[in-house]
Amino acid sequence: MTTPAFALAAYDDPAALARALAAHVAEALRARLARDGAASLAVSGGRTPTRFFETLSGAPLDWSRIAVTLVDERWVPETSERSNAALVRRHLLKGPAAAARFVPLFTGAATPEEGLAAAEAAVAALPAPFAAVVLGMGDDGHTASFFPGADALAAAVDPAGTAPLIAVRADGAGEPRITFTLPPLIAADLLLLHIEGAGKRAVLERAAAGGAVAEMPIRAVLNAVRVPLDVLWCP
Ligand SMILES: O=C(O)[C@H](O)[C@@H](O)[C@H](O)[C@H](O)COP(=O)(O)O
Repeated sequence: MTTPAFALAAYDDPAALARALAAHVAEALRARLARDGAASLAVSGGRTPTRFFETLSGAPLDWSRIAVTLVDERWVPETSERSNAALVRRHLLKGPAAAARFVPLFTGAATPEEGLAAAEAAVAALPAPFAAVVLGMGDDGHTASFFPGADALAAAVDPAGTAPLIAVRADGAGEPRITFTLPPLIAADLLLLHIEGAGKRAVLERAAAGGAVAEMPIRAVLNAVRVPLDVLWCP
């Protein structure tokens, strides 16, 4: 029997999903804090995570010993509505979680290529591996900034790659982006995919049925994890 590519936990609604996701992430952070005294978390941007952020922000953790960063970022300043950093500041870094150290990926340089070295220096100080990584997925099968047709896709999803971050440009991505590469993401103690809606579930099932990574880059994650990828979903 072949191992299924993912294990899907279905929740009744977004609030129930957000509570479960926040509980899993808090547990992973707590375990690393107990072991190492410090922990890091990488979260995705986009529209889906807002409720999860709000729920996690209230978790009773020693946030002063937790570093938060992004799985990927659109190359825009935090004044932009498209900024994932602004989303995290607004919805996650509040209440108890306001004490966390936030490590944004956007550096203010004109392009992600020019900002890459500074961003890499910033993330090099994060406790590694991540205690938890929460991925999202687009309707085109992208995750992080692993977009179909992206110029740097092959390097970004190379399981043997050594760079933690890479600059990415793709037609479907809007602005240029910076993204963690596959290896540091899948090295996390806890790796979860958060998707909502029947459409995204169908996209994931199509991806898991097999085919080219270049067409649906979420396949790079499904192929690389040793155990089925844990997916939290609600209609
Ligand atoms: O910056 C981003 O866009 C993300 O980090 C990206 O990978 C996201 O997780 C998916 O695009 C899903 O986005 P939605 O939640 O908006 O559908």
